Amino acid sequence: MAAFQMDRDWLVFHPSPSKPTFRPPAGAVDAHCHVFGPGDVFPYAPERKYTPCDAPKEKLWELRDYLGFERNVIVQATCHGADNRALVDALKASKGRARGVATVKQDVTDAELQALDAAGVRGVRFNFVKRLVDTTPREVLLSIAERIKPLGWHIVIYFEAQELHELYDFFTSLPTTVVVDHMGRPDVTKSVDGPEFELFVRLMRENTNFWSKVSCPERLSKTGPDTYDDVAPFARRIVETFPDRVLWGTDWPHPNMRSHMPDDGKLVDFIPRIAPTAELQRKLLVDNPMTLYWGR
Ligand SMILES: O=C(O)/C=C(\CC(=O)C(=O)O)C(=O)O
Repeated sequence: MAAFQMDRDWLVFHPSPSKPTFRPPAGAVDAHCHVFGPGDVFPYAPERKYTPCDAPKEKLWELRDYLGFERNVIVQATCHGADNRALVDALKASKGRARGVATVKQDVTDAELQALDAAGVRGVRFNFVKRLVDTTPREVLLSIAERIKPLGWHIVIYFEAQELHELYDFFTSLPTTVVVDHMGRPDVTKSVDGPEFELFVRLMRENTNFWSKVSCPERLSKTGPDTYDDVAPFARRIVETFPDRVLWGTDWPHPNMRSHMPDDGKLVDFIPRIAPTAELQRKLLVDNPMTLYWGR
């Protein structure tokens, strides 16, 4: 019997996504995706809040090739805690075609950070989503930030829009480039020009070290699946206003989706709706992620 059973209500990634009509430009990067396990080899963390289905690196490479991408940025998910072994294994197996974002604890050693860097890690993730993690004190996060700064790494932050007021000053005190997951998870039933999203736009406008992933329409949409009409104006506004500081990713294998499992081909077909010109598409999919993750 397998060492881990996925949660009973877990939705498994799409078994046969459609072939996208949109063809990503040469060298395109899927800059937000995960590998899970396999649990028998890389056990899930004892402190995890969910147990996923295995989503091993070989499946990720298959999807990358099928969708027309060349590279991946693999982001450590909370189900693996600060045990980055599955991530590092995937990075090493990728032959330079994947970079990583790790999770580390305060007691991480310099040698461990160096080893992560050598494997292709270029950032750490701080997660503020309460259903996913227990709270880490801010002084601990700041001490990690100071440790990773000399490596030239950045910090990826994941939070929900209603938390931004409270976290704003902490975020702007971070001493590195900061990448926001999924546009800070806006409530897309509110106006794209309303005060909530305006605060996020202000964060990006006034802090030029901030970048945003314009990913996850499937998580944010209330009208989905597949067309995600309600998310498009939010993502398009961010792409058009900050074309040099945006990234895009599939979020495969779509952990904790409850409403539906997205068709990854349809997610790729969403790209021209949020980045309507070839220039915006090239920045979003090639130039920006290459600068941030393959710049050295
Ligand atoms: O994959 C994502 O980006 C979103 C997640 C999972 C996650 O971030 C994690 O477990 O670390 C979510 O909203 O449940």
